[in-house]
Amino acid sequence: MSNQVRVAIAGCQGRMGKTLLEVGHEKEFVAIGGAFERPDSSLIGVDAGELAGLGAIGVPVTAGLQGLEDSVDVVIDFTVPEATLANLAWCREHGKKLVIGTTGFTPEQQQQIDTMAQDTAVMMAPNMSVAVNLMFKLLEQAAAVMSDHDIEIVEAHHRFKKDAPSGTALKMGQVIADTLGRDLNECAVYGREGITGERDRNTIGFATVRAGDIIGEHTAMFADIGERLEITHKSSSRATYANGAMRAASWLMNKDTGLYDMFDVLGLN
Ligand SMILES: NC(=O)C1=CN([C@@H]2O[C@H](COP(=O)(O)OP(=O)(O)OC[C@H]3O[C@@H](n4cnc5c(N)ncnc54)[C@H](OP(=O)(O)O)[C@@H]3O)[C@@H](O)[C@H]2O)C=CC1
Ligand SMILES: O=C(O)C1=N[C@H](C(=O)O)C[C@H](O)C1
Repeated sequence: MSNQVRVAIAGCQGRMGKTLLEVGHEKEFVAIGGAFERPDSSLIGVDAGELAGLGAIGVPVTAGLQGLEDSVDVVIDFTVPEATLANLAWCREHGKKLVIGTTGFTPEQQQQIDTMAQDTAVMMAPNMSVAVNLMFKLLEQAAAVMSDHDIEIVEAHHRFKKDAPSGTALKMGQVIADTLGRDLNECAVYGREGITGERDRNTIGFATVRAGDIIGEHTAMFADIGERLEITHKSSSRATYANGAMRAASWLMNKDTGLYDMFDVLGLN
């Protein structure tokens, strides 16, 4: 029996979709079993390898997941929340697993994912870079020691990004709030304007930059009078996210049901 995981790439013409095709094609433990786009895409029928600049790989872009039942084990989804939910419903119906990289879900949409993951295995993470997940651990340590510091999270991304703050920034805030025993819904401040008054020491501030082609930058600042600590991650390639997604797809092969994150995949729990 092959040790390869057969993946289908959702949104294969997107920024992450093309990177996933490139990275998946390079990995011996991965076989690209499918690649799909919206049904009205002009790319339906085009070879997915040609789309990603790899040359032909014999995998045509399809109008959704229908027809891929026999050629795929795991669907990898970096699209938009509505498409992710539809793909998860298909995975549940057909006994397939799902890697979710998409961000920007509402609490209600997250609840639907939690429910559907009771019937199939799902790995969901707002950032699949190994270094970013290590950063989440460093933030736990920093927050535990600097609990009375002013805590601010700053993120910067390309002009095309649809959601703000980024899923990674929100997770950074969640990790810090959990460590401090605060409720992020109550202590988060999303941007400031006008006569705001002095800073409330218990808040966690978020600031968002959208500009040009920035792939992804995140900083958590722990500031006091006289010094501040900044923990920063900067992405210079989307391949780091795709590497994490492929690792997660392979890891999911040993799971039947449940919702997992990158800490589970990396053994950081
Ligand atoms: N977890 C992580 O490590 C990372 C997460 N992300 C997240 O991934 C998501 C995608 O980012 P990015 O690649 O930059 O976005 P893009 O807009 O470049 O790509 C999204 C793709 O999904 C397609 N799509 C939308 N709806 C459907 C559908 N119903 N069926 C099939 N395809 C569909 C889009 O097509 P169309 O253009 O026609 O709408 C597009 O090609 C975002 O939420 C982003 O935050 C990004 C990087 C890393
Ligand atoms: O949209 C992006 O590009 C990215 N989105 C993710 C997020 O919202 O955190 C991860 C990464 O920062 C790139």
